[in-house]
Amino acid sequence: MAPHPDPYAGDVTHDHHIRATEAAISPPSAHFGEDGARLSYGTYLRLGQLLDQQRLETDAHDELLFITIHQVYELWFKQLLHELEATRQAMFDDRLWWARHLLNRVHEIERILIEQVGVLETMTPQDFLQFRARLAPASGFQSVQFRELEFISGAKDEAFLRRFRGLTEEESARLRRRLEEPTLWDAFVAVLRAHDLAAGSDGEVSASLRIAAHDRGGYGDVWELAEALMTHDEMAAGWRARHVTMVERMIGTKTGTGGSSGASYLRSRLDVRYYPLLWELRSWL
Ligand code: HEM
Ligand SMILES: N[C@@H](CC(=O)c1ccccc1NC=O)C(=O)O
Repeated sequence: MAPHPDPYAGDVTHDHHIRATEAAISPPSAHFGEDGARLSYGTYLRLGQLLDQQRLETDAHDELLFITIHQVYELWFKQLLHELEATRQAMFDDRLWWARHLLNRVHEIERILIEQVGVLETMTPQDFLQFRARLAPASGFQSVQFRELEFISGAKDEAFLRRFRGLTEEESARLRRRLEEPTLWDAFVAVLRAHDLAAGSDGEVSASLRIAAHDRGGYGDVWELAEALMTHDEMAAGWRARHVTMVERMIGTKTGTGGSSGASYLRSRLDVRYYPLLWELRSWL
């Protein structure tokens, strides 16, 4: 007798095509992997826990979408932090192909983060208002991982640490650590030095960038890396712009649940750039 009865087994048929289809959808009969950790799809991915984390505050239909979207963002934020930490290390180790490879992945994830806004925009403002009041004072402003991404990318701002309300000890320790750590820009400056390009001041860095830009035969790797950082910066700017137009569509000029002026606060953040010297370079090429 087979040790595991086949749950997909149906009536016996002699039709070749149907049997071929059944074979295609039957679970593998070999015991591949079963002697290991005895994982299944659900236990490996911890779906019991994951799918139990959507707790609605109201019975508004769209609240599930709102929670799901934010949880998906936070999962991608976690992945981005993982990739950016490794990118930073790759730059310090002068493994530029690996840094570029990881940044390509970062860009693709960021593309999804921007596109995902459209899914939330299928919610109408009046449907959002059915549960919006219950969210205050919670707000995306309190996303620790979002701020970690800004800090590691290069836009460190200690003021956020003070303006955060309701941070756990662990969360504020994480943010403080990010403020102390080198940024991707620090790692890029180390790359310039490793390639014998002067990088002692902003002026020297700018001059070195021009040298790399005009000698791609000699500095192709450095130039491509600078471009990949530029794309990361541009994607972040793209997300901020997409977020604020969604906010205007949803709540107009209302103040935010986080206590800010709302869209006008967000508009004041649109000029944030991680790598201003890379943007400036364009004017001098
Ligand atoms: C109905 C949809 C949304 C509305 C109306 C909205 C509104 C706002 C507002 C008004 C702020 C300013 C802070 C405040 O006073 O609350 C804010 C900040 C923020 N939101 Fe959203 N938001 C929405 C969806 C999202 C989503 C899906 C995310 C993804 C994680 C997100 C992430 C953030 C972040 C990170 C900030 C802080 C931005 C910064 O300080 O530069 N928001 N949002
Ligand atoms: N700040 C938004 C509410 C909001 O979007 C939100 C609320 C709780 C958790 C995350 C949120 N997303 C982004 O701010 C508002 O003022 O309508």
